[in-house]
Amino acid sequence: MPVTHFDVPDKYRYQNGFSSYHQTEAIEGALPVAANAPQQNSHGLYTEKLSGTSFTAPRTENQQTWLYRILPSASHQTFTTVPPSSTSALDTPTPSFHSKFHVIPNQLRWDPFDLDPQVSWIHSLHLIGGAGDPTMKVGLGIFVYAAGKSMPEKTAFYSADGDFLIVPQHGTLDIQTELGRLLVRPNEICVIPRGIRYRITLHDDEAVRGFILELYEGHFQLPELGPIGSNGLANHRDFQVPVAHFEEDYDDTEHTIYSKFGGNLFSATQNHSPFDVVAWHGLYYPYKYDLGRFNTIGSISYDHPDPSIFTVLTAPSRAHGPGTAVADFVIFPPRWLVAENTFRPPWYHRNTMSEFMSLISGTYDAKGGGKGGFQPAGASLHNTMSGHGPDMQTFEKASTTELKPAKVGEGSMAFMFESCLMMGVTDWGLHTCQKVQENYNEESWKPLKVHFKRPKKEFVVSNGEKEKGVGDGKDMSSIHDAK
Ligand SMILES: O=C(O)Cc1cc(O)ccc1O
Ligand SMILES: [Fe+2]
Repeated sequence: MPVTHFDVPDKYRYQNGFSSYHQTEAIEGALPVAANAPQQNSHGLYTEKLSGTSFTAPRTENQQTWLYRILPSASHQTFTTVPPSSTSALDTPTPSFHSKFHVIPNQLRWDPFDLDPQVSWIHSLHLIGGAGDPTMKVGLGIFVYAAGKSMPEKTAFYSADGDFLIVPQHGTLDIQTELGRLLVRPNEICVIPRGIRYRITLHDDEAVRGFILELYEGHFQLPELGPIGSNGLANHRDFQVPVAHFEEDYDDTEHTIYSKFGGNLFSATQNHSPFDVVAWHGLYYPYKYDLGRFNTIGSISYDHPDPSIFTVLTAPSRAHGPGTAVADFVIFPPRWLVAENTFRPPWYHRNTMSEFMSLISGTYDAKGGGKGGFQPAGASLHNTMSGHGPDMQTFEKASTTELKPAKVGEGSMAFMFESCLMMGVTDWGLHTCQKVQENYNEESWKPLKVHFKRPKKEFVVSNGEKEKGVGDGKDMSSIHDAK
């Protein structure tokens, strides 16, 4: 059920279209006509170009935006590092955005991450894991955020390290960006591309929590549709892009810009608001999408299809070749399962890709919820070639249940950050957060029963011959259970 059917306050106005060329002006006539950088702009605005790809990237991939603003973003004091234990304007210790990774094959599952009333956006970010290196523009980082305060007035944040794909799980994010305002609720997502400054306030003072995939290389695009045809999954027109909105604040008050740069936090002051863009046009902008608008496709005959049919956004890997993603954002929305003679939950599997999953709400059809299970605001990581699949109870039920058409996931939304890279886990993610479930594997898969039955008298072996008297029809499960 889409959330954006509900009233959207007038303050938030959007233009529609993924990867469309958009243009917007908060004052009529602020955009130059038939020029990007005229000698003088109307209304005395400065021109600034914001590039999200190299100048010479192919047209199909090129992303840049022209900004017409009161003062250019170059006008600021020196950036200095925010020391690790400082009590800055934000009044909490500086977060660490990078860390040594523990790269381990164990399946991991986390209890729900706590809300944190003490911190605002920047200090609420905890790197759980990832792969690669932002300074090399390779890989991705996965964060949880949990904040109980709005960012202080006259502060802004940007990441030079990558694009933030933000998945709210609790509470609504009110995001003022250089390019306009976005209201992003649970069951919606947004992407804030590298470099774009923003300030997050809590909507109705409610605490917020969710997950972030920071993409260090390239940008997200819609997946190919292949034989599905020209529509389906996430449709272009359902992506929403803010219209220009600016504030006039260029007296002597101090504004602080926080920069996530190479995994460290820096700050600089300036005497004008960064939110002074009166008009812009281009292809590089923040956007949001309501997951309730996803057009879910599935099997109407037999078998459980690959979850790639649930891909909302994908970021292709250059190094790993066609069809391979540094990051896929995949969702498991409510849907009808009708496949006949089929084990309907995910099969047991080991993948070359690694899978970080979480739940926004409800339950996930491959795993039990409840305490100690896979719960909203919790997470799991199934790394490269680490076996996983339904837990014992799910297997027993799904392999014996009557296969009537059934709606799964009503009121639920699970999602997956999938990557072709092996994912590491930070010290925070493995130890400090104290959310790792010690017995995840033991509880999920050790209880699996042996259902194997030896054939009774004779059976055909692979060369076509019959072998006699080997089997005794014994149900092997009793032997396994006795161990
Ligand atoms: O592991 C998971 O739960 C995610 C997943 C779902 C699915 O339907 C098929 C494969 C897969 O990895
Ligand atoms: Fe999986």
